[in-house]
Amino acid sequence: MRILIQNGRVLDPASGRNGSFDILTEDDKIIKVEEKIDAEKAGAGKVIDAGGCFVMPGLIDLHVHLRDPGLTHKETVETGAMAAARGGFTTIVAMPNTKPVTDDKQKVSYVHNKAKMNAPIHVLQAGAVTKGQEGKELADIEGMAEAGAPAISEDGKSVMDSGLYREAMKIAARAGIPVLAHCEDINLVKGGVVNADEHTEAMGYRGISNAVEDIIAARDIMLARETGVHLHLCHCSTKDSVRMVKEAKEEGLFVTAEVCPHHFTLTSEDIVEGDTNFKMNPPLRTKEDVEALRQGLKDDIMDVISTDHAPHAASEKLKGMDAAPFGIVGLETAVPLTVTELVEKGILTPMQMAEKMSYNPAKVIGVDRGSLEAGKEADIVIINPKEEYIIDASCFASKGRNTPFNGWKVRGKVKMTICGGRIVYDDSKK
Ligand SMILES: NC(=O)N[C@@H](CC(=O)O)C(=O)O
Ligand SMILES: [Zn+2]
Ligand SMILES: [Zn+2]
Repeated sequence: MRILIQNGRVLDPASGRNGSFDILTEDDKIIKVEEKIDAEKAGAGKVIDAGGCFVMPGLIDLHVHLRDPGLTHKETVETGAMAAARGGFTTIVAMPNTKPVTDDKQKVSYVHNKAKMNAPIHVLQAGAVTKGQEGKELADIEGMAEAGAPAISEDGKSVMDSGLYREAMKIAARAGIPVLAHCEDINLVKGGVVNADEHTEAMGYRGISNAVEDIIAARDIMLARETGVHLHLCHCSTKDSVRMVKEAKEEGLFVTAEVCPHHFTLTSEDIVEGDTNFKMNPPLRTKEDVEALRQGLKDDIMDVISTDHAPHAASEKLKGMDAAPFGIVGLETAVPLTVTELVEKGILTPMQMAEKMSYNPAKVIGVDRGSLEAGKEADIVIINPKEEYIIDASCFASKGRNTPFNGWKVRGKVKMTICGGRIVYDDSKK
């Protein structure tokens, strides 16, 4: 089966193509990219008109919580993957804070096998750093890497024992996989639920200061220097995280970093009192931090936009600001928030969007994706950057509806997601 995508604006960081091109796929591969491809001569079984749309390599999300196994009332491999396809993603990396924790090769394979059977897109399972994420004993990092884990991560917490973490980094470096670092000094959190500032204090909430993140980010960069591991900082939220990543890169360290849409869109001033859809970890910070994150993305200090898709059941989120779990869903709002907040405002070029949502994340985990060149896997997303619509959480494919963006008027609609040459999401067929 051949699919021809015509008239779109191709944005392909790998080749530098940025303009009107047609793309022809056959089975699971891209076979031709040219200025004009004739549908009949090409033998196309399906012709897609992408006029007015961005055509990018399928998006890659390095930070997703699928909750499978053990927390499948929140999400499953299948529902999370469907949400990803609907959001324009063709590859996602699942975090290991499942129940039980994904900390050995059998558990990594469980998710990979389930995804191969039932998921419309590629799902890669990251392995935990320590057994049970207890921070005491290292997990079988080598074994998990052999089973195809693209990275290790203790996401949800930091490994507070620096000696143990350094050992993990050495093993990851040998195995050739990155460490995805959640930076949080738990001893400084002290029951905090939102950013520590005067706004949140006025609402009577306990705060999480920037130092909670910055101290561990600094430590992890020092350990990356010592071990040579590829350190990738997750969900950066502070201005000093951006500064430290900049300095690490200037020094030539193997450090990359990601920013989530909620962190470049909202500040703690946007928090609606009592609405736990504004509670996530790290928390929404100040205007100064948001400005630094945006500038860091613009200047290519920050490499990746990831979602930290963290679905929770409505009943759990109703427990009030103190007791509700941290986290919001993100797979189905990442594209419109990136288009509306960054591309439309001239902070990122469309090409930078393709870099940060596909090309760069592919490089972080070392997969041969994120490219629209002939011969590559036919993972493609078509986005209409001008289409305006209202975010409606009740339409999400995810089981999670916990988003502060419900009802927002946005621009940038995912029109079609193609994975391995198959149409896995078509906005015209709802
Ligand atoms: N981000 C969150 O607020 N929550 C995540 C954990 C994490 O990413 O640290 C979760 O698993 O729910
Ligand atoms: Zn985290
Ligand atoms: Zn996370």
